[in-house]
Amino acid sequence: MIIGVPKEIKTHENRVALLPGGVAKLKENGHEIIIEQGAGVGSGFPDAQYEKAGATVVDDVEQLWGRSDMIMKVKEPLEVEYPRMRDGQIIFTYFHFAASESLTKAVIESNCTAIAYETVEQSDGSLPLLIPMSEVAGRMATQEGAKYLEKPQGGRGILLGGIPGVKPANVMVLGGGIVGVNAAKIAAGMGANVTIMDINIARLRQLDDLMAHNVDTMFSSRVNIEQMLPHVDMIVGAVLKPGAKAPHLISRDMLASMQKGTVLVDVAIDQGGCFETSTATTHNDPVYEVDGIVHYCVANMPGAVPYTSTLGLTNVTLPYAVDIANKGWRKALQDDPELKQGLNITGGKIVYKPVAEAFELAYTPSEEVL
Ligand SMILES: NC(=O)C1=CN([C@@H]2O[C@H](COP(=O)(O)OP(=O)(O)OC[C@H]3O[C@@H](n4cnc5c(N)ncnc54)[C@H](O)[C@@H]3O)[C@@H](O)[C@H]2O)C=CC1
Ligand SMILES: CC(=O)C(=O)O
Ligand SMILES: [Mg+2]
Repeated sequence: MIIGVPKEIKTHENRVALLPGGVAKLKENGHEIIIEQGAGVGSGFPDAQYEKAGATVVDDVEQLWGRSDMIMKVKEPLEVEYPRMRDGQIIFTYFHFAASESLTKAVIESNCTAIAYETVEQSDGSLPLLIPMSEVAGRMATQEGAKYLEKPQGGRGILLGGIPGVKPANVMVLGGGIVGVNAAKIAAGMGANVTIMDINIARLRQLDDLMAHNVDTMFSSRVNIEQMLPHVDMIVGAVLKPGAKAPHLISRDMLASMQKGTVLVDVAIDQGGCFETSTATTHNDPVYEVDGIVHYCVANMPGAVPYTSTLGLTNVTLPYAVDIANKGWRKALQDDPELKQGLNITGGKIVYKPVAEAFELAYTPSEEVL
């Protein structure tokens, strides 16, 4: 099949969906690869390396979308890309549909087949195509949060680790999954007092055993969150119910009980955000303030560290891409229950329940389209 890789167009999104090594692998399997000029440059891979691996580099993005049987991307299609998606085309990328009704409707209307990285799911419930980016975003969350806690950046002016004789900062992490654990690890390493909150007691039990002495666990409930709010300096939002809109764990009225200059880093913003006052921001203008509380809500955090993120992402996406290209999407999904979980929309039908529920749209079980 013909596989097209456009350059990412989201603000400061420097990742690319395929490496020159991936091009070589797909070529070996008999496929043709078209890549947009400059697509890999931001991640350190110039066009010449793609050409050497056997890709055709083009500057006409409309032609690339028009000719490709499968589009491989990193971030969800943006509005200018909506008219490029077409009937019968496979699009393999992060979609985060529950955060955007307009994208959901555009994909339905296009009749394309949307296989979402973020909902590919293994039998133990883990999300293999989300994990590496959650590792990046979790680690970055603390780094960014620490920066915006600085007074000139609008924060409280507190050093995460404190110093001898002065107490460290208190960090609350909502959701003890991949993002949460990675955020907590870095915060604990910097010397902060960390509390991880989750609704999964088994997970909290595991974290209690594994994490450093300055990390506590607590059951996530409204009462427990409210009790903590006056004492925290930074909160990382890291909850997820796969494919669904994130629950709002902190409402606007709850901001009043927090200290001015507290920093909220809403990593879950790609699924709509877990604070009521969160609105997606970009790396150009990452923070804003509501009632004296600093909000950092960048929906493509890993895009800022593309040297790490592109390698981490393509390590895991390539084997699935090869499978889809070799077998066609239907057979690849029929053969692989993990990949089947990635199918969100095809032929105008939503086949992933949490997406249909997010917008009260009709749901068709994926078995009916496979
Ligand atoms: N903004 C960005 O650039 C990026 C955002 N993300 C997003 O970060 C979010 C978290 O991802 P992962 O850590 O990989 O998910 P995960 O599935 O590993 O962890 C989510 C955790 O949230 C917990 N949870 C669910 N409801 C909860 C509640 N009410 N209170 C407390 N905990 C609750 C779950 O039990 C689970 O342990 C996702 O929305 C993901 O898409 C991931 C990477 C980059
Ligand atoms: C998962 C996600 O939103 C990202 O890597 O940008
Ligand atoms: Mg401990």
